[in-house]
Amino acid sequence: MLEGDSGRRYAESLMVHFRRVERLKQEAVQCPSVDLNARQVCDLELLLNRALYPLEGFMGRGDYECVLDSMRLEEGTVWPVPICLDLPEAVASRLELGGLLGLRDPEGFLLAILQVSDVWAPDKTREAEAVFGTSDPEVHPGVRRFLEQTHPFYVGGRIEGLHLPQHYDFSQLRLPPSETHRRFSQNGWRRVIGFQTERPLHCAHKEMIQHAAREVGASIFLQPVVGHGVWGRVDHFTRVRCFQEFAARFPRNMIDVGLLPMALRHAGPREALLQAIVRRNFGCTHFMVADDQADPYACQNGAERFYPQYKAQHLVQEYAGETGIDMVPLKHMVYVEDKAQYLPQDEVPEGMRVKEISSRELERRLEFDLQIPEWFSFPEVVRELRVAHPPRHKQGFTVFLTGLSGAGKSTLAKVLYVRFMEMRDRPVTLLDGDIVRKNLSSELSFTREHRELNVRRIGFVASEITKNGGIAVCAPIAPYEDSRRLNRELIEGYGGYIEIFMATPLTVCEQRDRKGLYAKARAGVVQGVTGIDDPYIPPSDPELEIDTSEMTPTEAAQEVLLYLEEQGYIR
Ligand SMILES: Nc1ncnc2c1ncn2[C@@H]1O[C@H](COP(=O)(O)OS(=O)(=O)O)[C@@H](OP(=O)(O)O)[C@H]1O
Ligand SMILES: Nc1ncnc2c1ncn2[C@@H]1O[C@H](COP(=O)(O)OP(=O)(O)O)[C@@H](O)[C@H]1O
Repeated sequence: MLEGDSGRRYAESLMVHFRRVERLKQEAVQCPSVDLNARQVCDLELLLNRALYPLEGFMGRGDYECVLDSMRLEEGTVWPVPICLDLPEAVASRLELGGLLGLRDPEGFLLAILQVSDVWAPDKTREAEAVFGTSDPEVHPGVRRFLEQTHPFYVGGRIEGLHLPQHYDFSQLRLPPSETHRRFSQNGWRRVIGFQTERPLHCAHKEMIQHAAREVGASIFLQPVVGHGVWGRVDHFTRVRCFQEFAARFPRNMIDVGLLPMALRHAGPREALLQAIVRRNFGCTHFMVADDQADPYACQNGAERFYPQYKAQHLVQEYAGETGIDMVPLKHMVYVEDKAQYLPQDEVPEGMRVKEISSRELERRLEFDLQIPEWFSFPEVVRELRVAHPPRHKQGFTVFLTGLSGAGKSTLAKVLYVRFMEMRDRPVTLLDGDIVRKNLSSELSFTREHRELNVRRIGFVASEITKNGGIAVCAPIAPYEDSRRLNRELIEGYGGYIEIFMATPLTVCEQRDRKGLYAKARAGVVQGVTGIDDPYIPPSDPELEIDTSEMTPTEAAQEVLLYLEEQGYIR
């Protein structure tokens, strides 16, 4: 670490001098390179700007093993979470120890050069057990993402930075550690308390943060995470605008806001400790920690947490002497109606009435255009949320019909299309299985891989339509749960997603046999027909289930419309 201008200590970035940039660029021509994904770019940026000090590159195998076993780097420094670069076998097999690897952004722009010190195939189950406390993807969504989305090989080595990742959004809030150190010193902030958040903040948070800051006599560095893995329905731009409005509610010179491009893992206590170390590197002296910090279920009201309550706080506290940053516990605040003020939950006088609005209830009020009281949030924050989160009847949505050939998908989709067009309030697009197969997916066959790809393509188009406030009516067979789940996850981020299982039995579909497909399958002329010699996995939790054996298309459409009306999507 280097000495800053007023006694604060910070490390110099890993960016090289511009003359060396040219040399490295020339060397990169000869060496293999890899286009990083969004998660990896986040890690790289924090390595380059030294938010992950003392790391000087992606971890090698020695550090990796030590971190898993004892939460320390080989040389002894406390470090809770591996920071490794994962690669597919095709790239890993081309690397030589001591050789160079170019690290590019997703568009191929060269950001850094890594000198390869280690390449290995990690035991991901062991890593998940050590870092997350489980390797079961069913009980921990962070583990699921880790197991599904990390490549099988790791490469470690020191890095030299040529260019920092480009951010065109909110550039005035992109503060690297060198800049926060400078600002804190300039403002005369001896004590700075860091606060990490992913979600928009309201009145209770202001009270909570102010309460914590007062306890230690510190100024506040509000550092929302805007990197990879942020969950929730509020889009990036709205969230940041909400944070700006929120910060404007504090006394001047008491708060500063900076965005942190960090890849979230939701690894509970270990991740909380990493967050604390990062804040130390930004110049904070204290860090606020919730009793469920970095828990994968932390933001879900009512959901049971994965990690034991307070474990994150205890771990950050336990290592405070070594990390050099103190833990300040966050107190849950509630609005005490009889006093017209917020109090920590455990300090509410007996018998007093308290009020709270859960995040699910807030979402419901936004969805249905209902009142949000001023004791709960600031009008400026609510205004931002309402712009981004129009009531359901103004949102886009996708109706996704899935079922066997002949189940009635296309017919129902056509009736719905007409009904929505008659309403004339949103643009409507019909993505029928046959039409998509002719245009978007003309080169695809009916293998599992191609069917999944076809369904994902439909999901992507539907998500764009939904994002822009339109109605997408999709009608593919979509026989597999995986692609349907991924579509749901994607589209629910933008608006409504209504999955309708067309549960018409095979016998009825076969009798209808509009296209003669079943006859051909039975005669052995065509192979791999869904329902005959190819699987159809029924949805496990569809919004609606419709069996068209004993109802007309108009009646089926009416069922869907009644559901949409009840849910507030149409009126
Ligand atoms: N082997 C096989 N299995 C199933 N279906 C077949 C097959 N070969 C051709 N067809 C015709 O293609 C239509 C289904 O295409 P989809 O794109 O909806 O299928 S999938 O979602 O990709 O599984 C489907 O149309 P619908 O009857 O409208 O469902 C079939 O007529
Ligand atoms: N309630 C209903 N909804 C949809 N289709 C029905 C219904 N009742 C009978 N049908 C008939 O069933 C057939 C379904 O064919 P289609 O809509 O092309 O199915 P898919 O798109 O699922 O292959 C059509 O001939 C349609 O007229």
